Amino acid sequence: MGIRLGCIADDFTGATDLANNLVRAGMRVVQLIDVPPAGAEQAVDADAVVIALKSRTTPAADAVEASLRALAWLRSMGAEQIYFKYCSTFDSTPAGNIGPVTEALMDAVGTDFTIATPAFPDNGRTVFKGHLFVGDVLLSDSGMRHHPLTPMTDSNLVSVLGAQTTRPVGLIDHTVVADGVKAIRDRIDALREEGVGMAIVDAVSNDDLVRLGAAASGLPLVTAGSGLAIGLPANWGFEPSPAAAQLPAAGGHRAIVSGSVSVATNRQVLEFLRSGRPAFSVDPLRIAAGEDVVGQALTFAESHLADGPVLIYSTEAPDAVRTVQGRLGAAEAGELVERTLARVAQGLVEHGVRRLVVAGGETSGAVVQALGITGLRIGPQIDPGVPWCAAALPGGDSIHITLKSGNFGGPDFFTSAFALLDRGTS
Ligand SMILES: Nc1ncnc2c1ncn2[C@@H]1O[C@H](COP(=O)(O)OP(=O)(O)OP(=O)(O)O)[C@@H](O)[C@H]1O
Ligand SMILES: O=C(O)[C@@H](O)C(=O)CO
Repeated sequence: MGIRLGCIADDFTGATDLANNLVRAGMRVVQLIDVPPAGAEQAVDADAVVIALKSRTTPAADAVEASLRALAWLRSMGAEQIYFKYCSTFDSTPAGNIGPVTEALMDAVGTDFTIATPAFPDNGRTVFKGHLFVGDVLLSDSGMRHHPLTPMTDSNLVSVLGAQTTRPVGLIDHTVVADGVKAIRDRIDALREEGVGMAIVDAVSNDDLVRLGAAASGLPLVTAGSGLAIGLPANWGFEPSPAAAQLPAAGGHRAIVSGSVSVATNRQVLEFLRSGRPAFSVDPLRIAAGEDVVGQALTFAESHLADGPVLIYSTEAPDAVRTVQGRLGAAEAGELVERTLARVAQGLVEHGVRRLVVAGGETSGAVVQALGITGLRIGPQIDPGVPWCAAALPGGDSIHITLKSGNFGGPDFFTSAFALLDRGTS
C-alpha cells in the first residue's frame, strides 16, 4: 500500500517537528533528507513521509523547484494528501517562500483552495483573528522582528501571505473554528465561491486543530506549521499509540553539537555549563585565524566521552554573535561555524558517538549531510516539537540523533534528552 500523507518541509528541524506530531497521532513516519535521487528506489514502510528541504530562505524559484520535485516523488509513492510545512513563526519575506511554494503546489495538485495556519499551541504559537502570537506577544513584538533573514514585522498573516501570492487570501476565524467541522467546511465552500484561494485559519488550542484537521480531510493540499498534524491522522483511522514511536535500543557515546544562537539554546547551554559537565566552546575567530579547532574539540571530547555527554558549542548571546559577524560577515561566519561543527560531528561519530543531540536548524542540516544520513525513523518526543530519531550511517552502523529547533526545548534539554533514551525507546 502507498503512503497516506506526503509532507514537504522547508527546513530539517521543522521536518522532524512535523514528523513528531504525526507519530504522536499514531502514524509511522519516515523523514527523508531531500528528494531521493532518480532511480534510487527506496522501500518506504511508513504511513507518512516527510521530505526535508532547505528551502525556507533560498530564492523563491529554487524553493518552488525543490518543492515540486518533492511533490512528484511523494505522489509516485501514492500520497493521498500533501502537507506543506513551514515555520510556526511563518518565517518568510514578501518574496516568499510560503506564498510562491503554496501556489506552485496548488497548481500541480490541481486545486483552487488551501488553508494556511502556523498555529502550534503546545509551543505557544496561536492564531487569533488572523494574527500570530508567540507566547503572550504578537509575532511583530517577538524576537522574530530581529531575524537576520526573515524579519517578521507584521503579525497579520492575511496581509503577510497576501503580499506573497497572486491569489486572494481570506480568513477562517475562531468563531467558525469553534463551531466545528461542518461550519469550517461551509466557510471553505463560501470562500471558494468568492474566489479566495488560500485562507489563514485561526487556532488557539489543540481542539481547534483537531476540528480543522477533520474538516481538511477532503483537501488535496494543506499548508501549516506542525500543529495541524495532530488533527490529520485520525482521518485515516490512526489513533495515538506508543508503537508508532518505537526505535531500536540505543547505545554508544553521547554528545551534543550546538551551533544554534537562539534564546532557548543559550539557556540550555548555560544550564549544561552550570551543571559542571564537559563542554568545549568553538570560537569562530579562532577558526578564521586558521587554528585546528576541529582537532582541539575532538581531543577534548575524546578525554571525556567515557563519562559523557560532552557538549561542543558555538552558541553565544546576540551581542557576541554580532561582534563575530561584524568581523567575518554574517554569512561567512555562519558557514565557517557550520562546516566546523559538521566536521566535529563526523569525528565524534568516528570516536563512537551513537547518541547525538544537534541544536539549530542550519547546524542540523550541515551535520546530517556531513554524516551521510539520508533518512530518519522518528521515535519518542523529548519536548514538544523535538523527537529522538534513528538513522542508518553509510558504513552500515546506525545512530540515534535528535535535531532541535533553536527555540524549542526546556532549559535541561541537553540532559533530559539522554535520560529519555536511558529509560528505553521502545
Ligand atoms: N558564535 C557564533 N558567531 C556567529 N555565527 C554563529 C555562531 N554560532 C553559530 N553561528 C551560526 O549561526 C547560525 C545559527 O543557525 P541555526 O539554524 O543552526 O540555529 P538557530 O537559528 O538558533 O535555530 P533555528 O533555525 O532552528 O531556529 C548558523 O549558521 C551558525 O553556523
Ligand atoms: O515550526 C517551527 O517552529 C519549527 O518546526 C521550525 O520550523 C523551526 O525552524
